[in-house]
Amino acid sequence: MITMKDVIKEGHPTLRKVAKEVTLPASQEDRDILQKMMDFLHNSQDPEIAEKFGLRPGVGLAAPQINVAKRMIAVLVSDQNENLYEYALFNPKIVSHSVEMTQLENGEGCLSVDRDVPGLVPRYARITVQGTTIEGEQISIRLRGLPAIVFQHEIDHLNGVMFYDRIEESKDPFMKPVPDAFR
Ligand SMILES: O=CN(O)C[C@@H](CC1CCCC1)C(=O)N1NCCC[C@H]1C(=O)Nc1ccccn1
Ligand code: NI
Repeated sequence: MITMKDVIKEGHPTLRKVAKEVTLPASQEDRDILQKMMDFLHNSQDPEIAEKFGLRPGVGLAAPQINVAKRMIAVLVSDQNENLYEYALFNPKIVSHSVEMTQLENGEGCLSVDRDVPGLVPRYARITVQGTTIEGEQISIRLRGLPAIVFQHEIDHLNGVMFYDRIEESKDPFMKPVPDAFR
């Protein structure tokens, strides 16, 4: 069972690696890992289990977060119309995306980041993701809203990208630009 002690934190080198493609058909070991990642999401969203095992609730998890540098993600999230998106994928890839951008209005967090990092994280508003399921089926899914944001956050982890890498440097009008001479 995956618990918080298995989740590596920022500073651990694996979070900055580019994860390797999973050789298909996936090995039993890789299928077990991906299933355990999905089980973690279910457990973390169950108040009793989360409380019992001290789990931080998660709507997504990427294999590098449990120190497995392989291209595997699990997503368990409902959209604004209460549709549940439950996907565990090998080698997920964004094959197309909207020009339009979006963001979570309260910014993002990460189970591998034990601090609040304020700021908006720009994400594509709509994406099409292709990947392979635990059963070995190649699928293509069109996503928008919160599910689209979650998938982008997870696929970033496979490329060693953390959410705060995408927070724009402040465009705060009251922030006087620092003259180059002082940079
Ligand atoms: O890589 C995967 N992770 O780091 C787990 C993250 C993934 C989400 C962060 C933003 C988009 C994907 C995660 O789920 N969280 N991050 C820490 C706080 C708790 C939780 C969260 O944001 N929950 C949530 C968000 C919106 C609506 C409902 N619940
Ligand atoms: Ni994360």
